[in-house]
Amino acid sequence: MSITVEQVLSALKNVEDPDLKKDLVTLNMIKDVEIENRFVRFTLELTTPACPLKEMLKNACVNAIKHFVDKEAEIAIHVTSRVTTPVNSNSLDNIKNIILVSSGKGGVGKSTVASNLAVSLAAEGAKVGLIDADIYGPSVPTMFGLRDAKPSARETPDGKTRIIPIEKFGVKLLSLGFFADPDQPVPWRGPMASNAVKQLFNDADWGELDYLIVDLPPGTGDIHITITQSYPITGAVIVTTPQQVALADTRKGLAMFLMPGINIPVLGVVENMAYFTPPELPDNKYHLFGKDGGKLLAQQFNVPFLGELPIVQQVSEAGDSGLPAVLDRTSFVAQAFGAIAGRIAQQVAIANATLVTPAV
Ligand SMILES: Nc1ncnc2c1ncn2[C@@H]1O[C@H](COP(=O)(O)OP(=O)(O)OP(=O)(O)O)[C@@H](O)[C@H]1O
Repeated sequence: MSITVEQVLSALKNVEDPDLKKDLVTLNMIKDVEIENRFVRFTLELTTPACPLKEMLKNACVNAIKHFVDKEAEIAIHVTSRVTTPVNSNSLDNIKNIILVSSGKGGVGKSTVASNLAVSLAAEGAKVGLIDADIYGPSVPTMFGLRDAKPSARETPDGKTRIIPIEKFGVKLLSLGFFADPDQPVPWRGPMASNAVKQLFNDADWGELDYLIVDLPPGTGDIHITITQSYPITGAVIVTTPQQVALADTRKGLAMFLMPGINIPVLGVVENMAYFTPPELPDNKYHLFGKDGGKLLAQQFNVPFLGELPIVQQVSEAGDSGLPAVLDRTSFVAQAFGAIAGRIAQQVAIANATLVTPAV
């Protein structure tokens, strides 16, 4: 007897998304079920192309159909994704999620994390933009090999002239650094800097984006206030090193996002420069700046710990040469960045699910 669509859906009601805590059918993640005798085909629509649970969910679907319907069933699952968005109205209509990358202290690797996060998500198939809002030292032009780039402008169908972000490694980019001489310090005064940053959001032709990553200046200043008050932010990623001096500042930076007037979800903490492993002693880890500082900070604030990144010469060389480290996809460090990018995408989906009523 042929399997029916109802049997398949009823079996898949037993598969729960561990992050969203509901079954895949209720979450409307099962689409286009087709059946021919014992051959079952359907689409599994995930909340992000960078979903770290992809294989686990596919296996759980196969097991559920074999267990509840027919152990001889042949099952083909096509995986797609539709990145979710917060329900609050978005003044930047085509941008689904704005993710801030922040640090309490300078030099901890915030721009390195923001750049590699953007390239990792784009490599998974997401539509990604990156704004470098670091007025004190915009480093995205260097990290993407675009020190001399100058974005052009064009008229869009709404009759406005808009800046065209520069596209590299699958990421659409704009940096304050594109509009200043890299060798001249720019003495930004508060309102001037805030207006310049707002132009990068409002006056650019971003097109459709799943994720717009924003590399903030270190600390808690005017730019933070402007961005958090002007745009619907999905969440903030906090970058720190395990050093006590960095952690003290990071604590303040993290607490700012949680203040009642700001109230932005903290997607988690990334611990950068967590340890050093000499190439000739690959099993040794030297915790030069202390151990587990980022992890303990995440615990203290009850926010997710997104992972640790070692100190690797390849990362700083990659940053200087304009080729983000994740481009060498087989390297250990690319895998570490990729895992962190997956966890951030996962936290975005969770943050959005707490606001959205899922379609049933
Ligand atoms: N895991 C790492 N291993 C080795 N070098 C690293 C690592 N992370 C960052 N770096 C290097 O440390 C330096 C500072 O990094 P980055 O510019 O990303 O920090 P930042 O927090 O954005 O600094 P700023 O305060 O200037 O914005 C860069 O030269 C970068 O290449």
